[in-house]
Amino acid sequence: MEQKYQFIINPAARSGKNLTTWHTLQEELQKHSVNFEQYISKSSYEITKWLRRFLRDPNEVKTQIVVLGGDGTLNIVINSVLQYQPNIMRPIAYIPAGSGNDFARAHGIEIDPLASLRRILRQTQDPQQLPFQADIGVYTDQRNSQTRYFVNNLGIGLDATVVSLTNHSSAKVWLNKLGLGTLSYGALLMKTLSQQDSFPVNIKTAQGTERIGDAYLTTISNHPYFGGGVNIMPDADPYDGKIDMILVEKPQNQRQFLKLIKSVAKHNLMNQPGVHRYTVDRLELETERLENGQTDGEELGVHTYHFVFTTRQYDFWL
Ligand SMILES: Nc1ncnc2c1ncn2[C@@H]1O[C@H](COP(=O)(O)OP(=O)(O)OP(=O)(O)O)[C@@H](O)[C@H]1O
Repeated sequence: MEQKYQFIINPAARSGKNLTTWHTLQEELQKHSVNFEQYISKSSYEITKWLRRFLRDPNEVKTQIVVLGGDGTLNIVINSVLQYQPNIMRPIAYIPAGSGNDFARAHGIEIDPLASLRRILRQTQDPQQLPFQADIGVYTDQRNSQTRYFVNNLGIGLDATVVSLTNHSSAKVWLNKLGLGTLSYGALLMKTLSQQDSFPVNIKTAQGTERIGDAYLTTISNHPYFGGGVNIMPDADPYDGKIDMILVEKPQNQRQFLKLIKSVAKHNLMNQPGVHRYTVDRLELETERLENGQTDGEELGVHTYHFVFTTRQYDFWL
């Protein structure tokens, strides 16, 4: 039977440039008489609502979902699919078209939507091809037992403050114009330095329990990249079934801060004093003070957090 495709397009991705990309892909699909439908989202909440109906439709069981957007859009789709069909593995095809594109970078996919589309059509129409399996992060809130997922990372502290600052300013638009992901822009980091406080974190792994009094940046991740291309954990493996975390204590002065930034550029942040690095099967993390949180570039809000992190595999066409 002819394969049908359902495209989910976030028009807001890449500061609103994603619809132009979609028009190019649409022409390609029409040229090759591909059986497809489009859903252009109105908000992230609407994507979840729309997917709920779509996943219940018996006529769409074999339809291939294709996501066209950034890391945030992929996050929303995976969370919705796993919320409504937790026991079914429904492979997701993903065409990266965001501003940061850390998921694509971690899996070595070039940002060329037309090339991605052609590859996905080829793969999904070849019965010999199997989807690509990658780790996604799983986190369960210990206060309400709710489980959610991330494709890149979850951060508490500095990176989340940067996400919040950029989302609430015009910075994201001009950073995109310059072709820069949020955290790759040093000036914004320097501005955040003055606003980000340090905070205590309790960590529990199979190796024991630890309390770090002055955490500054806490990022739990599947792979090396965050913030739109910053290679913060070069040794994190997105296929090892383990969860990675880096915790950086607050630098005492600007000189120390600049030294840390330099070490990121040299890919040896984890060897600096005051930097803690974990690669484990399970990690429990609790904070006591109100802090910004982010996951895959989406704000979690300002809260105290108590999460248990693990990973699971998910099937992708990339
Ligand atoms: N119509 C819409 N549909 C879906 N999401 C929308 C819409 N309008 C605004 N958004 C917002 O778009 C953001 C998701 O964008 P996404 O992360 O996919 O792109 P990006 O930020 O350009 O890329 P990246 O995360 O890779 O940097 C969410 O914050 C979501 O709230």
